[in-house]
Amino acid sequence: MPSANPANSNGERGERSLMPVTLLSGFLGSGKTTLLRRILQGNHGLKVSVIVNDMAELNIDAALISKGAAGQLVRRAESLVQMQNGCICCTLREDLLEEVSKLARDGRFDYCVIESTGISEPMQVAETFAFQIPEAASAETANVDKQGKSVVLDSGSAGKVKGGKEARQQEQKVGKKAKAEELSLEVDPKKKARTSGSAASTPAPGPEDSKQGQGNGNEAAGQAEGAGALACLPSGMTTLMDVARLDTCVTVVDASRFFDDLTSIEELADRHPDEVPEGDMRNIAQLLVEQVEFADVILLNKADTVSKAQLKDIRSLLHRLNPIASVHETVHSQIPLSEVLNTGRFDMEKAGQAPGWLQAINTANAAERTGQQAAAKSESEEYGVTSFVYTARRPFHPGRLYRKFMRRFFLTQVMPGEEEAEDDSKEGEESEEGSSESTDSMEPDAENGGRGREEGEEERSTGAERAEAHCDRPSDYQEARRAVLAEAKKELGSVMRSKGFFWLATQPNSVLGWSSAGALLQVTMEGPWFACVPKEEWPEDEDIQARIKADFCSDPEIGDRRQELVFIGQNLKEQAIRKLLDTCQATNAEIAAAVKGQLRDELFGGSEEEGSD
Ligand SMILES: Nc1nc2c(ncn2[C@@H]2O[C@H](COP(=O)(O)OP(=O)(O)OP(=O)(O)O)[C@@H](O)[C@H]2O)c(=O)[nH]1
Repeated sequence: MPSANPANSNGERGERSLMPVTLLSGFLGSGKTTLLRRILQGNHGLKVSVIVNDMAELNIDAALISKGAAGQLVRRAESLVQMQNGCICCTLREDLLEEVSKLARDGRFDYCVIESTGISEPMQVAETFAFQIPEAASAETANVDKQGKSVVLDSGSAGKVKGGKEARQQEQKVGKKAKAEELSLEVDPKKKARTSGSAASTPAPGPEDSKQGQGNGNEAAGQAEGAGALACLPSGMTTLMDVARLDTCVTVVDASRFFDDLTSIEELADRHPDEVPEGDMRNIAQLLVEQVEFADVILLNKADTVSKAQLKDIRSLLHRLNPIASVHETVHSQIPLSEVLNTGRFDMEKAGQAPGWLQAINTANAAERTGQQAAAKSESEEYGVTSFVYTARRPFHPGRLYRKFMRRFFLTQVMPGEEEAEDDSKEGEESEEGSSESTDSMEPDAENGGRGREEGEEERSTGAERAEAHCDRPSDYQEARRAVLAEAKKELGSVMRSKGFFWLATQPNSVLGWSSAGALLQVTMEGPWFACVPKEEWPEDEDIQARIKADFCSDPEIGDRRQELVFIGQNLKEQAIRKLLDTCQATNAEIAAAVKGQLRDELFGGSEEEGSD
């Protein structure tokens, strides 16, 4: 076991004095507590402090903690600090700001391990470490959400506490109205991943990106509201990184549940009604993918519960989802502790670049520019797990994209509510070419799919939605899921993950986000294309400007507008997917109709808001 506080790549701020931290993430029952027990009882010579959500579950007798590991257990319910004002989308872990800084300053511990609840996103923890809170900020303005129960620290602040998806929905509204300079903040590496992580791929930052409002002169407005959290940090300290460093993000994956979870259409709240905050509409599949994509180390645990062939399949997919992470097959989380403690593996910059979809885009773009051939067959390809990038410089026709492609998934749009299109017949009148194909064959066969949502929710499902009324029992869920997956598999292969952004004829100014995990596809309205942003409002950084320019094509009318979608999956029918998407491209007549506002938008409803071309 290496000594604590090794020098690593996290910066030059004298890490030796910083308390290293390992974060354990993973679904409920995946094996996190089992690993934690190993750490506490391990013979590694470190004094480890542990922050857990539920001490009872640890079920460990203090006497069993090895002498060398003698440490402290801290039970602390996860609580969120919701940033208000210019950075409302930031949600920090207030409990960690407080506990980690306390433990680090205490000085008695060599190491800290945080066991997150199964519904946590590791990225939130990393952001909590990185977040810079201005000293001058008042401690009066943060609201805190403790496990979804709103606790308003500031009696004068009327801001409603929102968590998870609800906060993200609000981001969408804000994002749409955000000014270009707000959208073009150069921020932490995660933002780079979303906006400029690709050396060649730089869609104008959307609301998700404004979430990362850290790291430059524009940050103060967004951060001032984190001041409530600052109250728990000592004077002069403005970030957790002053006293601690995130060393390793470990995600424990339950092999026996992996494919079921990845293809689940359940929301977290369906499975864990008591633990998920009200209004949190995240779903199982997306959280699983996020936990995998953000990890430095993945434990493919419960390896004893699946066959060798299944293990290889999962391992291959994990590798595609996150090529940077080290993956270990484990039984009862048995792993040399040096693989999870003091590894020095976490690096904010690298974490932002880790997702396989992002690497696929980078590789494809680099290959296109340099004319290089694709790399040799990787190990995962041998197990049928592949990825490819679809690109195009012509907008999609919303109706065709929806009917021909998106309805292979359970589709969710995140945007302010609007009327749902009802009459598909108009389509035929508008379309000059693509409409000649029979739409019948493109209807989802799984008509019992989809599920009802609460009235007034901004998120709406449209994929396979027609049988919502029949879908109120779990057995129907399973039936619906099976049917949709089977149909999609027949047409597309097993698309396990897809991600990127797209361009619709009816939304010429907006970067539209695309993210699927298993059977669920979510589309979001992000910020403007840079083609719509005056040059003087572009980020000042020359590297970023160069990347933006590289995304422009020779046609100034198009600018950086494009389709850029990564597909990751097993036995993918790449040619079929490409062909299907090609047929979704709008014809010249349809583009002209869209410009006149005569093309109905089944996806985002109506024409764009003010400022449209
Ligand atoms: N068969 C098998 N069972 C395992 C393995 N690892 C853990 N378990 C069992 O799975 C159950 C859940 O393990 P935990 O370590 O409590 O999982 P957790 O991730 O901490 O779960 P939460 O605390 O609920 O989030 C326990 O009964 C473990 O004994 C494994 O590799 N194989």
